[in-house]
Amino acid sequence: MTLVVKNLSKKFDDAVILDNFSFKMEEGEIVALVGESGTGKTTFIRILNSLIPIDQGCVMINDAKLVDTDENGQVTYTSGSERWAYDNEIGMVFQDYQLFPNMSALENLMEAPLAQKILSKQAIREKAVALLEQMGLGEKINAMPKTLSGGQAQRVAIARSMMLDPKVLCFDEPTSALDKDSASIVGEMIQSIAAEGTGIIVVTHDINFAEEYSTRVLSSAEFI
Ligand SMILES: Nc1ncnc2c1ncn2[C@@H]1O[C@H](COP(=O)(O)OP(=O)(O)OP(=O)(O)O)[C@@H](O)[C@H]1O
Repeated sequence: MTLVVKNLSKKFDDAVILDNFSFKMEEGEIVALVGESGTGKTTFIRILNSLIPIDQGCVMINDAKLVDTDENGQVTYTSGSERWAYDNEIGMVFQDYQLFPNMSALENLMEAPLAQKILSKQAIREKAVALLEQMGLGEKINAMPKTLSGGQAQRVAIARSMMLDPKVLCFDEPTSALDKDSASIVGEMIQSIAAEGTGIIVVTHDINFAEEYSTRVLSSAEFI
């Protein structure tokens, strides 16, 4: 797996967030994305997850392109099977977890794979249960999100992001709401996901966490 970002540019009104930024990540890497508040760290991973449109550049995972720009500066987002391939290769764990509040932990994991209609409901359920157990949440399979602690909700969100076996996984401040022990558990989880071959980008303010768990540190100062 290789994630390639070429000549990426993004402005919000007149504020330049990314200016001709290029980046590459291979499988198994854990890239800690650090930098001052407001320098575009979250924007960058939201762009990779097609939640924010770009002004210019190219983003691809292996041969699957999300977006490219021609020599006239025309930006084109892919569609159809190529876009489907890209979208399936990437996932994101949000800072506030964004669990569906009216669904149990198990239902949260099953929702996206069910919509894809590739695996049977039984196979999806088995995978979801196995992931929740792997995350130490065997007791919480039927728990509703509001009854979970911050660390438990975070682990449900991580398990949910792994249901589609992404090759690239982005985390937005995964430890900001956690105590030191829960943060260590998340750090070790991230390392074991990377050990399976997934490339990981972690936006974090926590320099100790970055040094302890990442394989490479990227500063948002390099965006412009
Ligand atoms: N949808 C948007 N429309 C306009 N401006 C935006 C939008 N999203 C982000 N911004 C601005 O872009 C800049 C970068 O925001 P972003 O959240 O990516 O920074 P960050 O480095 O992740 O910050 P923090 O460390 O505080 O989370 C900020 O000035 C922010 O206000």
